Amino acid sequence: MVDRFGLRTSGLPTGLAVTGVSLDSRDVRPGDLYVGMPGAQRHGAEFAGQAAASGASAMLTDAPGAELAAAAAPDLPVLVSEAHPRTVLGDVAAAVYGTDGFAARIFGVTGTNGKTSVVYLLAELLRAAGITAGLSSTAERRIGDEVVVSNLTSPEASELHGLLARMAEVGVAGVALEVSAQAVVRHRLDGVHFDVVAFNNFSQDHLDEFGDLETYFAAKLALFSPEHAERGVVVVDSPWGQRIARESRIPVTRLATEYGQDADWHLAITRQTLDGVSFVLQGPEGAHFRGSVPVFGRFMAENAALALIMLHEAGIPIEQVSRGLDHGRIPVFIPGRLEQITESGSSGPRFYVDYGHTPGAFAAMLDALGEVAPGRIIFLFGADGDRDTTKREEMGRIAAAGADTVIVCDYHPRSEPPEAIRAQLIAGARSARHADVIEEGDPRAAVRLAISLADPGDVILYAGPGHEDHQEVAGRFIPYSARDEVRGALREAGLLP
Ligand SMILES: CC(=O)N[C@H]1[C@@H](OP(=O)(O)OP(=O)(O)OC[C@H]2O[C@@H](n3ccc(=O)[nH]c3=O)[C@H](O)[C@@H]2O)O[C@H](CO)[C@@H](O)[C@@H]1O[C@H](C)C(=O)N[C@@H](C)C(=O)N[C@H](CCC(=O)O)C(=O)O
Ligand SMILES: Nc1ncnc2c1ncn2[C@@H]1O[C@H](COP(=O)(O)OP(=O)(O)OP(=O)(O)O)[C@@H](O)[C@H]1O
Repeated sequence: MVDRFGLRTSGLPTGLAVTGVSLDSRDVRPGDLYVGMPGAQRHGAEFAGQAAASGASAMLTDAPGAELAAAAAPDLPVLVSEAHPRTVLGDVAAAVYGTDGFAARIFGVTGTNGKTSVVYLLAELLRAAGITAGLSSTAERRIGDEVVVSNLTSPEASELHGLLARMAEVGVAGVALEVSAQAVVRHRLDGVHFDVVAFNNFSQDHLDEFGDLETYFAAKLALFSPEHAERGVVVVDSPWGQRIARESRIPVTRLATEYGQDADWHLAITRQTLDGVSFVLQGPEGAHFRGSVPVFGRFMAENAALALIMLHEAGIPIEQVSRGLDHGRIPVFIPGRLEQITESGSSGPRFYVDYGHTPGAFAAMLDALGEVAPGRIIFLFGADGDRDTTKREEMGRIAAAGADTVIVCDYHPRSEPPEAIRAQLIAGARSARHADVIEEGDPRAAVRLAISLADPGDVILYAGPGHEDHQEVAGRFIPYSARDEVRGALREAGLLP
């Protein structure tokens, strides 16, 4: 490994065995290679002593890290990378876990909104095609039927290769991975070669991290290169998608949902209700799919079409997928994404919990609801503290333009004063002059308020918390599950058994 990855060593015993790779001293298991990574807050090598005490067999770090380790854990063998350790971590982890020989088809999904949804649809379609699936998303990771909790959207390379190794053990033959822009620029995908990558849409997010849209976009575009992937699928409805198709360095196939748009595949919506969307997808050489997804919104049909084309491009024909489905119905459940908490047949209002937290997601959901909601739309939301602050007014404006009533509550204020975040959302909402705008900081009270305002036929949409199980307030993680809270409040109101 030392020669292969151009590392320097100090005190490396011959025949050293490494059985795993860990980036966090608190997670080290006996036999692991601990990676002492320079971070934004600390240098990981400061924790070499803890890693050694937990049984690390060696540490990989940079030159300053080697000096720190000499003081913290003088007996721990050290491998030194001249470049940032991130640049070798993926390939090192692939070698340690043996994932460089993993024969599964690997799919990667990037874009601003809908990545998790496409990943779940891919896994469902792989199952329909008779292929054991694994997935990694913001909501959770799945190794066949086993569910693992997610922290990051795209795991660090050490965790990713560990995950792939476990997938290989249980016979996973198709893997769907959500790819964040942060993962691309931080080398979290290194050592993985995608069979097919996809781009669905692009809009404002993460400007706290990337500074401007162009830099954020460049991170997404970088996935469409031979270093990362064989081929790509791109939704070309927007100028951003058209740019990916033009500037991609790998062959791409194009999907359009707009009538008359130049593309290889075309999607047409045939029916929409609150219970789902039906569609027809047509591609080259007579490729054809007619089916439905049990979640409302044109964009869900688009997500499903993208997943179908990705499989098709990987040599899993649409006919093979269709054979495993009942009349084209894709029975997908996406945790915390437009998840209905009420029961479909009931006569009261409907309540949905969602993870959308960008202006683009708000617009897509509210446009979709506007087409299918029988009654009024009550929209409940907040915004992240310590993250892209420039999107807040736009979120408020879009919410109030698309809903009849908006209730602004707290999400993850983090270190910011919650009332200041709310004030920005409310300023945006008031500028739209369409909806009634109500401020109720406490999310538990806001949920109950929304239910009290709703009549049968109305739809309440609570955007932000999705599948999450906590609120982050001033450095503390406070247990809070919106799904459980809503369930409890609906029971109190006699709207759920
Ligand atoms: C900005 C960012 O990406 N930060 C990541 C970075 O943190 P950092 O540089 O601050 O790390 P640090 O605290 O200085 O620690 C340095 C090193 O010491 C290690 N350490 C630290 C303390 C200790 O006791 N022991 C120990 O070993 C840490 O594991 C780390 O390797 O390295 C950490 C370890 O891998 C990551 O967990 C952390 O992600 C944080 C949690 C994060 O929020 N990342 C976000 C921005 C992110 O990546 N988001 C994307 C997209 C989400 C979306 O689409 O909405 C994602 O893919 O999740
Ligand atoms: N194709 C789409 N276009 C626009 N909005 C979408 C699309 N698909 C889903 N959404 C909206 O965005 C919300 C978040 O979806 P999802 O979690 O799948 O996105 P994501 O890209 O994984 O987000 P994140 O990166 O924050 O995890 C959905 O619940 C829905 O409101």
